[in-house]
Amino acid sequence: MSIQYEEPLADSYGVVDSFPKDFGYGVEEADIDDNPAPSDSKPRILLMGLRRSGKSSIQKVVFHKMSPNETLFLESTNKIYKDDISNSSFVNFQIWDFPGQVDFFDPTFDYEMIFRGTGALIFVIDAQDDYMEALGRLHLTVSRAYRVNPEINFEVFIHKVDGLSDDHKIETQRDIHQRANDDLADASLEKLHLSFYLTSIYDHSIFEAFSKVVQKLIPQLPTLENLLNIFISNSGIEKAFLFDVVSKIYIATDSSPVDMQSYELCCDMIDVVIDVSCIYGLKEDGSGSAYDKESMAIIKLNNTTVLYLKEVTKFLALVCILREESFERKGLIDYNFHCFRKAIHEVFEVGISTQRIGSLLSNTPNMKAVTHNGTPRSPV
Ligand SMILES: Nc1nc2c(ncn2[C@@H]2O[C@H](COP(=O)(O)OP(=O)(O)OP(=O)(O)O)[C@@H](O)[C@H]2O)c(=O)[nH]1
Repeated sequence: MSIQYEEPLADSYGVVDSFPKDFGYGVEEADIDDNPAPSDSKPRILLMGLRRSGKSSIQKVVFHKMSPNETLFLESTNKIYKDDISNSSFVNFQIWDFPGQVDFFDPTFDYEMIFRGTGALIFVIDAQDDYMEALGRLHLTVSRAYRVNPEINFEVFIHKVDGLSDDHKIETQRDIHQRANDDLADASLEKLHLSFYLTSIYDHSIFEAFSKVVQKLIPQLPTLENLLNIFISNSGIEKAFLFDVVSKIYIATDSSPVDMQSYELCCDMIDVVIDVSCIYGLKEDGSGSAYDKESMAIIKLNNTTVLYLKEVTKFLALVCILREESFERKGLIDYNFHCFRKAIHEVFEVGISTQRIGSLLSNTPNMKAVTHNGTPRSPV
């Protein structure tokens, strides 16, 4: 495996054990009152579930770089914690981590106000425990939330599956799916759709599941997918992910199916790039940025696959998987990437003034097109 890396190397080896302070989401966790301020207008993701099901661990591992083993020492949450995840107009939401024992009948808990501004409700079920009580709680929670706001995306994380065998995982998922939907049918709530994910903080499944939850909250998703499709088909690339570098959730990918292995490879590449950059790329006094406009990396694997990472915005990176022979046309890929990057920046601006979205879609970037055998064809 060879790594080409274009970050300037620091003249001495400053050891940095993780991201520099300015790289990452502010660990600004605010205690909030039960009633949110009306100005809280960002899409909200609620993390709910029984005590010790793993809610805080998920939030810490995905958004605050906590290592899974450290979550063993997390204390039980006894208030609602609000965590602002904002780095761009695409990844911009709040996560509210609820204590396990939320009481809907407590008059000081204004659940109507909370559910009204909610984009997604993640209900975490501990798959290593008896889940009957959790299923009852799931039903109570989603049926209440649905009555207040039917637009919420209901996501069920069947969590801690690292402790289960493959057969047991499938069987647990089938059983939980069946029981939860039966309960909804009994309450005439067939229209309430639950999505199920098997997750664990000990592998990439939690990042993949969170990626899918977040993508549903990005209104520009079809535009991003469209741009990725155009980019890969004109550049001979097999798969491309648009990553949020800090959390390693992918906010969009092209429309070919995602296989877990490719996703893991791309996540690992981001880790390598950021780690190398943190150790060798920062100045002696720790100043500088671990990820900036110059950030790019090429990793050639021993199976003729190439991984190619390039900066798109301050927090987003494009990570592509392609064959060695396609990489011979690197000039073309770079030109197309330049167009893609420009388009993403335009979509960003459009995110601020949404009216321009329509005109942008009809004004797709003029990438140089090439067939897979390398013959140029008319531009798109
Ligand atoms: N095996 C395994 N353990 C996990 C996983 N996720 C969390 N845990 C463990 O579950 C325990 C409880 O995790 P927390 O994140 O504190 O649970 P919580 O739902 O926030 O708990 P409350 O704050 O009491 O509501 C911790 O010891 C974690 O290490 C996982 O994916 N697999």
